[in-house]
Amino acid sequence: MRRHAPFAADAGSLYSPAAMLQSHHPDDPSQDPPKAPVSPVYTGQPIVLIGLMGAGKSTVGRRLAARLQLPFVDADTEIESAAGMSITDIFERFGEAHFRDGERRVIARLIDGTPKVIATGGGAFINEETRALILDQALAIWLDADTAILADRVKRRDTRPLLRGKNPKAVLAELARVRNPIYALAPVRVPSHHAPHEHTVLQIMKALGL
Ligand SMILES: Nc1ncnc2c1ncn2[C@@H]1O[C@H](COP(=O)(O)OP(=O)(O)O)[C@@H](O)[C@H]1O
Ligand SMILES: O=C(O)C1=C[C@@H](OP(=O)(O)O)[C@@H](O)[C@H](O)C1
Ligand SMILES: [Mg+2]
Repeated sequence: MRRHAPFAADAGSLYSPAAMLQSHHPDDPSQDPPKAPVSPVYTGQPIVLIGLMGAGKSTVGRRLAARLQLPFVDADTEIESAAGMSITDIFERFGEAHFRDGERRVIARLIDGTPKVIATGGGAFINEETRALILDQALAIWLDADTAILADRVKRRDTRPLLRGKNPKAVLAELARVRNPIYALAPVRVPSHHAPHEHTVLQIMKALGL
C-alpha cells in the first residue's frame, strides 16, 4: 500500500499551515483546493466508504465530509450522471455487468489524489481492480452493520435493483456471507448500529485520529 507523508501536526488547528501557504488564490479563499485535516493516522488520501447496502455510506459520508470540510462525492450519483439515467434503469436496460463496468471507471476517475470523501455503492469494492486501486491510493473505511439493521434501513427506498421484488434480509444475509470477508480487507472498520448518523461520523473521526 502506498504510504503518504503525514502532514505536520499543528496544535489547535485541524488544518495544515503548509497547505494554506500553497494557495494559488490568496485573495479568494473559496478558490483554494481542499485541505486535508491533520492527524497522525489520516494523511490526506481520499476517504472511501465501503460496505453493504444500507450501511450508511451515502448519508454518513455526506455528513463526514461536511465535518472535515472536504468535498463529498457519491459514486452511484456520478454513475447516474455519466449514464444520464438511474441505476435501476441501467440495470434494466443494459444489465448488471454494464453497471459494474461504469462503476469501475467512475471510481477510477474519482480517486485523483485530492482529499475528499467518496461513498461507493456496495458492490464497488468487490471488483478486484477497484479494490486494488482503493487499497493503494485511498483510505478504505468499512461501515459494518448487522443484516437486520441493514434490511430495516433499505426498506425506506426502492432504488436498489438487487433487492427489488426479493426478501431484503435474505439477499443481504447472502451478500454479507460473500462480501464481508472482502470488506474486511479495509484497514479501518467502523460498526454502524441503531444510532444517529452523527454517532457513526464521530466513530470514524475517532478511528482516523481526528
Ligand atoms: N445511523 C445511521 N447510519 C446510517 N444510515 C442510517 C442511520 N440511521 C438511519 N439511516 C438510514 O439508512 C438508510 C440507508 O443509508 P444510506 O446512506 O443510503 O446507505 P448506503 O449508501 O450504504 O446504502 C438511509 O435512509 C439513512 O438515512
Ligand atoms: O451492493 C450493491 O451491489 C449495490 C449497491 C447500491 O449502492 P448502496 O450500497 O449505496 O445502496 C448500488 O450501487 C447498486 O444498487 C448495487
Ligand atoms: Mg449509497
